[in-house]
Parts: sequence; structure tokens; C-alpha cells
Amino acid sequence: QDIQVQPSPRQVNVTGKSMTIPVAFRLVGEQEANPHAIALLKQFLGDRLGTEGFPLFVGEKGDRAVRGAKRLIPDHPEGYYLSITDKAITLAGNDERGTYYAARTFMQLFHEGHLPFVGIQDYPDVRFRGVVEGFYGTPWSHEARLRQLRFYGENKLNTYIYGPKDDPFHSSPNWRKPYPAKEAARLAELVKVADENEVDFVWAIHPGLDIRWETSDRDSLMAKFERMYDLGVRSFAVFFDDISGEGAKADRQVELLNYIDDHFVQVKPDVTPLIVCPTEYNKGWARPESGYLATIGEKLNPSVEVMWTGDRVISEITREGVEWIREQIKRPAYIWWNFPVSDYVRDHLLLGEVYGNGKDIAGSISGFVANPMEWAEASKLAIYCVADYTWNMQSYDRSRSWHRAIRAIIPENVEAFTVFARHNSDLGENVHRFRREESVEIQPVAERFMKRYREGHYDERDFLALQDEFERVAEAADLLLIDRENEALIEEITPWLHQFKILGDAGQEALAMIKAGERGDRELFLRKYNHVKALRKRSYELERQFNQNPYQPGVKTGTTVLQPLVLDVFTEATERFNRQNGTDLPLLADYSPCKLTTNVPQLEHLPLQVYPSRVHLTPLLEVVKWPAGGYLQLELDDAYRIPGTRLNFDVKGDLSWGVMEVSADGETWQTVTLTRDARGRLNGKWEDTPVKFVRFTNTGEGEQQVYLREFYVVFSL
Ligand SMILES: C=CCNC1=N[C@@H]2[C@@H](O)[C@H](O)[C@@H](CO)O[C@@H]2S1
Repeated sequence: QDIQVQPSPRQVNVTGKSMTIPVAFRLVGEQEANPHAIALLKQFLGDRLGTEGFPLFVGEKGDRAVRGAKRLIPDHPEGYYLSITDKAITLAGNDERGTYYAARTFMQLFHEGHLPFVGIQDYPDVRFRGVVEGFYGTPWSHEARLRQLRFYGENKLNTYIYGPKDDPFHSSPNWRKPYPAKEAARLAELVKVADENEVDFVWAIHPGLDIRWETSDRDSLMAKFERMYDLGVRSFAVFFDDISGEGAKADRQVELLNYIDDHFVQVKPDVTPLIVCPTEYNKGWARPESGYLATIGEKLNPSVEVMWTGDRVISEITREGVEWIREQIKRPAYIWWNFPVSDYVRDHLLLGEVYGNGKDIAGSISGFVANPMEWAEASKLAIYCVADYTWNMQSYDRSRSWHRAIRAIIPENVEAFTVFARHNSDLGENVHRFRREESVEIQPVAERFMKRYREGHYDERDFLALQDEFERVAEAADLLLIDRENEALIEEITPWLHQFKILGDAGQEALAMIKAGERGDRELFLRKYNHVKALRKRSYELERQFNQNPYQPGVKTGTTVLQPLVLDVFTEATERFNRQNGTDLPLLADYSPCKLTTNVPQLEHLPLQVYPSRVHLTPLLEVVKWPAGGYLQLELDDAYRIPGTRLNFDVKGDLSWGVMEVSADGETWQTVTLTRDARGRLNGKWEDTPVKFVRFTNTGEGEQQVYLREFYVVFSL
């Protein structure tokens, strides 16, 4: 029968039919086996466990209980051998974690009152597998983290790296300080639950923003690690990402890391290899002339793991890419995969399939951890798939894994959540230009329908297929909004579910406009027209109410296929109605009154947030390298009286290297004096003349490195 085990095991031999589940089991090997595996089995088998009953042998290679299976146990870290026959069950690990994984697999084989007769030999492709909580934004809650750790235990993920950028005790300024008692107790509990689920809890420190290369700061860091060790932490990381200036120096970083390795990691008996997140952490930013990676490769202790995001900050991981970096750093890279992280497209949910990474990279990497969304439960879809991919790459099937993930996460509403996730997977235009597939099944129907509708002869079957899809969208939203089996998940995605309901309704009503127009039923057409406009207004208000943040506020759904389709159908149907009836009903246009032009590479694709009276530039999380002569220009659709631009480059020192100018025609420019307000933000003020262009230029001699935290243009009173 179809043995469904997650992650997909490497070698499964079905050795016969199956047996009904024994009413009682007798555990053999309890004294020597991994206590977490024993605890798991006891909890799972409950009162079926007794001194009599069907023998269940559990243990690690060399333990008496599994002596007979010794040569069948794969000789790989975390490997295990599992066998179920009509005589006995054997769960034999190559090491403690392997035994635990054998127990996890065993638990999944219980199926409708039966246990299959199988022999399984299994082990993971990638050594370190899991999640790095490394995003910008609201850190996960304590409860969310506890749920995550249990989820990792279920899916054979063995690593959780604690590194939320917005935790002041992980990063500046309080990385030097011990956690207050309450937070310390919570971290201790996380470590305990991680252990129970055979997950390494890696505590990361992010000192680079203000570290001083002196023994005092080195001692502060060592003292903090000691504190964390006292809390039970046995795995450590140092993050030097997203910094500039002093903290970015390779030889200083290496000196500190080797010191930590020599005087902490190597002297403690039970600490796993140190992990570092380098400043040059992707190929797009690597500069051979800086010698940064060469220094890491040559001077950093070989036992230290070096993280890497791939060819770009957000990128698919390829064989060629990992071979390249392996050459540079003289060791396999420890991949930090930036998916499903959405801190640069915060108005989107990334619920799509995990795809695009090579299946031939296992031998060239030491670890693979996913950086998730701030929405912990919603991130589980991708995390489940990453668990499958990193355990057994060759057999990874992106679609099968994704469907299983949905069944694992919300078993009572699989159909509805599948519809929802299908249309919430692309990012829209973004600064990293990273895109994902969305609405894949319906996209060709939508495209064909619009083309033929415009030509005047669409296929009724396409019309009905689209109508059916929008009905499913509306149904899915309502079914999920009342779902009570996974309340934490529904709580996270509720704003998007409301938006999704509006989209489903708007799609059906826009299609109804076509039929009303064809029948010449003016009254019905106007009803539908007004309903769609009302729905779009509700959508707009929803955007202003939920998920407000300084970067990408709002709630986007179906942005790649379904939303544009509603707009296209509405516009086309209204234009026809206007022609047939000599009316001029306004077309609903999502206009954008502002255009961005720049010659600073990192700013080229920055999306703009357009509001009724101001334009907001999406701030960047990374350091911006601003070359001499580099400029950033906003062009409005008309000349407006602008009471005052707000500009915030979060830089040390002044901005005398740059000039802010405005113009009404793009020819004559007027310099604007910038003044710092109480919050350190730079504001531009000028005489009260209409302005169409605003630009900021680096008129200095050399490249500047800045954080672009905020660029506001307020263009009406
Ligand atoms: C290997 C080191 C990766 N360090 C990173 N720090 C940043 C992360 O904190 C962000 O979440 C992510 C997505 O915006 O971009 C880079 S990736």
C-alpha cells in the first residue's frame, strides 16, 4: 500500500501485507535508548504499552535491544533502520537522533487500524536542516515558537536558529546585556522543548552595528554566550549581516570568531559548531577586490560554519552557486534560504510551493535553513516542504509535498486552504525582483478569456470556469474564517481572508456585468457596476486598516492573476456599456501619480506606496551603496504644492555629500535645505511653489553607504 511518511524515506521495502495494530506492546531497550524517543513512544502508545504484548525493540547501534539489526542501520548521522514484521518491531538509530526519527516514522505508519510490514533504511541528505528566525518585523511569540519546535520534531528538522533582527538583546544595543528574568526563563523553556523534539536551539548574536574591536566587547560577547549556555543553549551563531563601517571588517570578524571557537566552542564538551553569517552573504554583494571572502576562507577556523543566501539576497540555490562559494570559503556553505520570508513584501502572504533549488546540492552544503514570514503558522507550509526537500532531495516532488503540507496543517479544510494558498503565493513587484508562480491553473483560462472577450467572442466554457473559480474563492474565505481547528493560523491570515472574500465577490459581480451588458439590461448592469465599486472601496479600506507597517502596509491577495482580471473585466464591460448607452461611467483605474527614476542599482526596482495625499518609498532593510553621482528622483503626475518632503537616511554623521532639489518642469531645479527633526529624520522645506520633481543626489566624491529608512513625499495640503 502507499506508505506515506514525511519526509519521504530513502529506502522502503514493503515485505508483506499488514497486521492489525497489536492491542499491547512490550518496549525492549528503554534503559539504553534515547530517552526522548522513549518518551515519545510512551506518550503515543499510551495504555497500549505494558509488560506483555508485541515486542518493540528500540535503541542505538550497539545497544543490546537492537543487536540483531546492527548491520542494517545506515552508517550516516541521524540514520535509522525500522522494521515491522509479524514477529516484532525494531527501531534502531545510528545515533540518538536516528532512534528518535525511527520512532517518528513508526508513528506515521499507523493507518486505519493497521501497521504495514516494512523494512526502512533512512537518513537525511543535509546535516543541518531547519529554520532561522532571522527576519525584520515582529518577532514570533513564545507560543508560536513552542508550536514551531514541535512541528520541527514531527518533520525531522533538527535546527532552529534564534536571530530575530528586531530583538534588542540579540542585536544592538543590548546584545551585551543578559536577558531579563522573564525572557531568560522563556528561552530556557524553548531550549528544553527543542531538546525534547531533537532540535538544536541555536542562539545568534548580532553585534556588528556597534561592536568595538577591543577586549571589552569581546569579553561582553563571551559573557553573553556563557549566560546563554547557563540557560541550556548548546549551539551558537554570530551574525555580521546588514552592517557597514567598522563592524564589517573581515580580519577583525575572523579574529573574534576564532577566539570564540578556540576559547568557548572547542573547550565546552557539548557545543555544536559555531555558525557565522558573513557581511558579504550573497554573490551579488561579494567583491573579490575586498578580499572579504578570501579572508574568511583562509583564516577562519575550518570548524566554523559559514552561512550564504545564494547568488542574491533572495535567490534559488543552484549547484553552480554552491560550488562557487565553496571555493571561496574553503568549506561547504550553510545555506540561509530567504523563503518564505516576506519582510520586504509585508502586504503579501507567500503560501506557494517550494521550488527552484537544485536537487544536486546536498554534497556541497553543510546546512539549509529557511528564513520564514513573521506569520509563524502560515510559514509552516513552506517549512514542511523544506523538511521534505532537505531530507531526501532526489525524491522531492514540489506539488506532492505542498499538498501534503496543507493536509498536515489544516486537515479539516484542505480544499478551502488549497484554493486560498493557490492565489496567495506571488510577491508582486519588489526590490529583489524575486517572483513566485501564482494561480497557475486558472491563469491560461483568464488570459484566453480576456483576449477573446476583447475580440468579441469569448468561449462560454471559459466564462463558466472563471465564475466557478471566483465562487470557490468566496467559499474558501468564509469556510476558513469560521475554521476552529487551527485558530493561530486563522488569526494570522484573517485580514487576507477578508480581502479574499471581497475578491471572490468582485470577480463574480464583474462577470455578471458582462451578461447584463449583453442582455442590454441597464438597470442590472448598474447594480453590478456599483457593487464592484463598493467592493473595491471596501478592499481599499481594508488595506488601510490591517497590517500597517512602515514598509509595505496593507493586505494584498491574488495580485498576479485574479485581481488584474477583475479590473480588466470591469473596465472592458464598462467601456462597452458607455459606448452602447452614450454614458461616461468612470472606469476604475488604479492610477499611480508617481514615478521613480534612479541610477543607484539597489534602488532601481523599489515599489512605491501611493496614498491619496502622499507617496511613500519602500524602505530597504539592507545597506544601500550610493555611488558618487547617484540620484533618486520621484516624478509626480502633475505639479503639486508640497508642504514638505521627509527624508530619512539612517546614517552616522551628516548628509553633506548629498543635495535635495525640487523642480516644476525638470529643467530648473531649486536646492532644498534639509533639517533634522526630533526623531533624527531629515525634512525638506522650500518656498511655496508647485513641484513636480523631487530628487536627491550624491554630489560628493565617493560612494556612501546608508540605510534608506524612509522617503516620504507629501504632495497635497
Ligand atoms: C547569510 C546571511 C543572511 N542575512 C540576511 N539578513 C537579512 C534578513 O534579516 C532579511 O530577513 C532577509 C530578507 O529581507 O534579507 C537579509 S538575508
